[in-house]
Amino acid sequence: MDGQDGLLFEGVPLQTIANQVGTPCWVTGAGTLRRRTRNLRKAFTERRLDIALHYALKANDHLATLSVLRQEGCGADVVSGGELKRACQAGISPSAIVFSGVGKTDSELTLALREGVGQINVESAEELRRLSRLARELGLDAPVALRVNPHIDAETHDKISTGRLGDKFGIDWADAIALYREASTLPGIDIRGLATHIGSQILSPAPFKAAYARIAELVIDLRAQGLTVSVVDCGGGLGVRYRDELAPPPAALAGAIAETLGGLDLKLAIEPGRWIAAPAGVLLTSVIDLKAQRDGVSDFVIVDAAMNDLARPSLYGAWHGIVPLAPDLAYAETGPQTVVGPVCESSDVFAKDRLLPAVRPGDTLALLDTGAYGAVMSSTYNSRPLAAQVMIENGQWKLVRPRQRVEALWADDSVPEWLDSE
Ligand SMILES: Cc1ncc(COP(=O)(O)O)c(C=O)c1O
Ligand SMILES: N[C@@H](CCCC[NH3+])C(=O)O
Repeated sequence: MDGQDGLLFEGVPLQTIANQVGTPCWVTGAGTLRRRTRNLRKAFTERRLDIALHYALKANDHLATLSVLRQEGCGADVVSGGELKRACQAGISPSAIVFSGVGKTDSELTLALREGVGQINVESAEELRRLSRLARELGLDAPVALRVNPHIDAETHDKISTGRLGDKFGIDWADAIALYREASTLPGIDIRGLATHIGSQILSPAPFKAAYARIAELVIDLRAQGLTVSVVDCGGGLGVRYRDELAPPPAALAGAIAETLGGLDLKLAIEPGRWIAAPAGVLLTSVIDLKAQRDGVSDFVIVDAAMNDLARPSLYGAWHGIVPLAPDLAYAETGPQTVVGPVCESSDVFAKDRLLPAVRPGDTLALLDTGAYGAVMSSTYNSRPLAAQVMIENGQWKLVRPRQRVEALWADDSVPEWLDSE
């Protein structure tokens, strides 16, 4: 907060952006993206670990975000042909791209082979054999790591856990050695190593360590059988503090990797998404109305952003800080309030029974830490156009995506001619 400017983000008064661009509006701080990427890298160099950073595009795939991360020396982790093309469009070298994902189609695998991606993380025996056939048809060798499901509970939200028995991701670790041996004999397959990713928003180093210890065991066993293992991709998942969580620092992740895989002479990589991007973004929204309730039920603050913009609270019950931009609001005797969007779903709630200052219609609020899994998960439900996006850096700001025009929502619809007659 700074005098009459209200809330500043990287030196820019957010109210200026809200006034000029309108709301809802996503704001991404390039300086924050840079600082966090550097801090992450430093944690590994301090442990004398040489590690490649493959930023997970799914967290925030805007070309401006990707350009910042490319400048910071990141490669990319992608999970679809669309993400692969986006990463290339942002100038990330294909050789620094890892293609993960539980269901890659023939055309996506072919695209990855033709573009010359650095690594394809294969998630099943069937995919491995399909990839072998496709690579042979193209006369190419596919650089492959096997993504292993280590059956480790990441102790995070059920819906973002990926490394337990019963989760759809990866190759059962008990099958990994046999499949690795098969991969080493398959034409068109250049098997290089292993990958794992046990979930997202992980708040303790223990599950990381348990998963990497299991991968280290596999590396040792594979090598004992005369197989070459040169690469381990440790995935993403490092959690952040949204409310009062004790999120582990990057040093804890670096420690878990150093203690398990550090001495095995491997090329190591990680795929962070949330840790880099979440605190680098806010969603600006304006209060439309206040609606009083009786019998001790919290009054409603109705805002112009909704679950179609930021899905995390409605999907996972996620908590995001909410801060009014105006500097002069008092924490009056209003009591807790419930902040909701206008979408016609009872789950369209950003915060229930939250203690907030006495906001008024027209006031702007910032929803904090929405830089990861925010804009990328937006939809146009209720015919609500996608929100505008702004990037800021060093006190300057720029509109990097205009608010979608409402006509664009139906521009690709067509009406069958038999309905046109009347
Ligand atoms: C394969 C893979 N790598 C990396 C990530 C990024 O995870 P996070 O944003 O939690 O770092 C994900 C998403 O969970 C993923 O599925
Ligand atoms: N969308 C989730 C994260 C999923 C991670 C993808 N593997 C979230 O918002 O927390």
